[in-house]
Amino acid sequence: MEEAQMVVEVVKSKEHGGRIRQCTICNQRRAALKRPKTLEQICRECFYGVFEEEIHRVIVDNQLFKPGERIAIGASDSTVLAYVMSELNRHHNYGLDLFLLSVDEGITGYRDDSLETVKRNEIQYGLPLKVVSYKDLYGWTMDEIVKMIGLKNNCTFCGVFRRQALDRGAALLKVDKLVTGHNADDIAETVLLNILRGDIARLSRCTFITTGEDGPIPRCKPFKYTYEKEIMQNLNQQLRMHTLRGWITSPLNAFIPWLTVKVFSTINNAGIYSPNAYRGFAREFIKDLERIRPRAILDIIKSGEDFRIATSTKMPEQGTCERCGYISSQKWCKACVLLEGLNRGLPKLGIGRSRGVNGERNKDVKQTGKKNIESKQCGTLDF
Ligand SMILES: Nc1ncnc2c1ncn2[C@@H]1O[C@H](COP(=O)(O)OP(=O)(O)OP(=O)(O)O)[C@@H](O)[C@H]1O
Repeated sequence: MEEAQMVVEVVKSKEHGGRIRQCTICNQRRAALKRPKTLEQICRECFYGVFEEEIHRVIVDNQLFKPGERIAIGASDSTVLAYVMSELNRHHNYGLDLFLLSVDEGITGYRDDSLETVKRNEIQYGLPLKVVSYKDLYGWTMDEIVKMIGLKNNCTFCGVFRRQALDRGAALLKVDKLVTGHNADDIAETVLLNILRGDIARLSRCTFITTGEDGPIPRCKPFKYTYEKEIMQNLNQQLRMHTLRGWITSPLNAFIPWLTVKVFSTINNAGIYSPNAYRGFAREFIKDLERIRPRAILDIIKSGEDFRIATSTKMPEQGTCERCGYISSQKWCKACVLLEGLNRGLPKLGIGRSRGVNGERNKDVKQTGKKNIESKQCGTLDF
């Protein structure tokens, strides 16, 4: 709840002996909020300007796109990524063909609400929408999976299936790249988790702004340096605009389902169905650090970026799944192993240390007694 209440601290208009604080950017309007990232006190107009401008700079500096490319936007609960991508594409003439791509995990009362939002975005931003569902791709909804496996471990299914579903949807759309709304908080959290778990392979790649360049469809994260609190502030503004335009009857109508998901996932520490305590601790720790030092999130990302793997460390070799052809460092990809378990009524197959199709228990511990660096799962540690 704190995130929702403290989106961006509103600056009291009269401070220090009744003087009105001016926006430190335009020096004309009254400051209305304090940027979580820099603590600058600025007006709303300048906030929306710098918010988009910073993302534009990240896109340009990292050469994320080329004119003429087809780009799928991974669209889940929040509309900010779709909005920012379509605005920047228009304002800065990126020349991109944008599409919305949504994965329906089959979670009653959650995804059906957010799919409504995505369908609204299709109309508002004039972007074609493709929805792919777990049911169609795998024959199982998350509701059905949870019924079989329970609440424990289901984040493994959700994360692995979603990742592959996004790739499959992107392939159906024949796009060149997929963008996701992973933000600075997500990345800092993942850096920390990978350090805590000693997952060198993932640690080395989790800060990349583009991943999967050697695979079928590269993924980019234009919000890599954007704070979650600022994304939420932007979402608030969009909902106000949508209400003014009559697209929704009240910001609350759209905000409440989204907030419910956020609160639910905060309680569950990672996702609506996922009691992933480890990620929750990392999240809380980062929030504490941010309170003391607002730049902490960016500093953790920087540490992850500067991390170098010793050349003597053995890294997993990427191949393809013998069953479905998806990228995999094992005989079968994780999704096929999990699916095999579900279909055989052995849902724990492929989870943790149970013996899987790939003989994972054997491979978990090498002859040296050291853990295989690819073997540990904790929700989504890859982007
Ligand atoms: N069901 C989905 N369909 C399409 N894209 C998804 C889906 N779930 C996640 N993504 C993509 O992955 C990104 C990060 O997902 P994550 O679950 O961490 O956050 P989220 O709370 O669902 O996302 P957001 O609040 O940005 O919408 C999302 O911003 C989105 O781009």
